[in-house]
Amino acid sequence: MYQQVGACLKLEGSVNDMDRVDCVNRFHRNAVQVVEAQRRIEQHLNRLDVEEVSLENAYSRTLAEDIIAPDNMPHFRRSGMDGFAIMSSSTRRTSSESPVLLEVIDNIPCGAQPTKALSQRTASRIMTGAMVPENADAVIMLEMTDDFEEQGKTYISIKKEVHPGQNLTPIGHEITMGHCVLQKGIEILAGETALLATFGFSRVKVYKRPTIAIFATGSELLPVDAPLCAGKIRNSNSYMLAALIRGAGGIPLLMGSIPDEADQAQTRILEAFSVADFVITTGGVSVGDYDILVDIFEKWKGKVLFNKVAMRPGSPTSAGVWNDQFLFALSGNPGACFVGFELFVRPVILGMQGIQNRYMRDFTAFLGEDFTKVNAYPRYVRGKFYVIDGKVFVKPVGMDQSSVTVSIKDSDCLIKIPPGGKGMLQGELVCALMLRG
Ligand SMILES: Nc1nc2c(c(=O)[nH]1)N[C@H]1C(S)=C(S)[C@@H](COP(=O)(O)OP(=O)(O)OC[C@H]3O[C@@H](n4cnc5c(N)ncnc54)[C@H](O)[C@@H]3O)O[C@H]1N2
Ligand code: MOO
Ligand SMILES: [Mg+2]
Repeated sequence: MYQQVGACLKLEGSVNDMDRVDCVNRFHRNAVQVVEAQRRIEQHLNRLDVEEVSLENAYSRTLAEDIIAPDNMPHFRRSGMDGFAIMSSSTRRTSSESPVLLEVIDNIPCGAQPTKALSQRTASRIMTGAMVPENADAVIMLEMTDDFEEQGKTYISIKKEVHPGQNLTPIGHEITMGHCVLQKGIEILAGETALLATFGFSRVKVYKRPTIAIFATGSELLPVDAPLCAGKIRNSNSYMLAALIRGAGGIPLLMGSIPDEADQAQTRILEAFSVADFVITTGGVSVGDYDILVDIFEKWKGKVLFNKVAMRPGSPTSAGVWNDQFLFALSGNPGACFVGFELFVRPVILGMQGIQNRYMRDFTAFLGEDFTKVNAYPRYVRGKFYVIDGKVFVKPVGMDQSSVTVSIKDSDCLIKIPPGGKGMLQGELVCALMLRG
């Protein structure tokens, strides 16, 4: 299929009309800045439809409706302690020298509705979380009372004044009826789940999760369960991407690896658009003889968003759109594949689920050690942050080459080293981006 023509390749009789040699595009690609690449992606980003899920399956999903409180929370006056519900006025001017005696007329467990009205001479035994009788305005803790029996009746003595409202949670203390409890676009985690359950939402409207087809390219790639052989490696990027997609709330579709053959790759990529919301490939985007994604992008019938980004690692990262569906061609080098995902793909997965804050949070920190590698482009160095004496520091996690896999697991941020100069020195302030894991 391929003919070597000098340093370039010719693809013959291909389905995508690649019948000319085009060295210029492959070697002279126009690098766009990261923010410009993100801006171009955003122009084609569409939120997915809404679906309804059961509350137990709503964890980590994005809420697609405002939740308005249908009730007050709490919806009845609630005791905060195990004790006695009383009228606080009955304890006025009470002291250890002159305690007040109240007759216990009721016993109110949680879940019961009190029926007996109190007077200034009576009290109702009540448990934490139980409904306080209507004319009581305070609860005194069990430990603050002494009780005794007399002629078949139970009495308590109170030696201290009790204030109105003491140990009593008023109606609507947390949330008042009609108030917006949760806003559309938030992620449903534990606290949100508790509120949804409280207000009786057994099913919730959430945005659909995008399905993403992952292709690895490269004739050197072995399936994960295959034994190693000379010159070949196992396809780790597909699994790393699947894990990253899951972490961002997407559904990965592992499509396996495709050999370095542009026609076959293109056919399979186009087919994948019908089973997935968008497609990611890894590998084959640089200037090499077998970098077939470059051939595909040169002849791409859809829109090419960019085919080079001013960044390290991952400068050959490319992206296009086919009928409103993205194709992200990430680098094959694992470090570059990871960074490309974090900068360009994760925001899309989050955005499709209606999430507003979809870009990595940035923060400023002191550089913990020199980083003197000279850069033509901004460099996103895998790093870790730590705090000493209230100051935030970041440090590269170790081997940082684009081809290195082992340091990905150790990083919790990307340290942004600006281009030019002599790198940056220990103690200088740098910008870093928080990884979400
Ligand atoms: N002459 C030049 N060579 C290179 C340049 C350049 O500008 N001129 N750019 C370098 C940069 S920067 C990068 S980044 C890489 C990009 O490589 P590709 O995206 O084309 O990826 P491949 O060539 O397919 O593979 C690179 C490397 O990664 C390994 N790989 C590929 N796929 C996987 C996978 N699924 N799992 C694990 N590892 C994978 C592959 O075996 C190679 O070792 O190009 C530089 N070269
Ligand atoms: O842009 Mo590459 O990822 O530096 O090796
Ligand atoms: Mg290559």
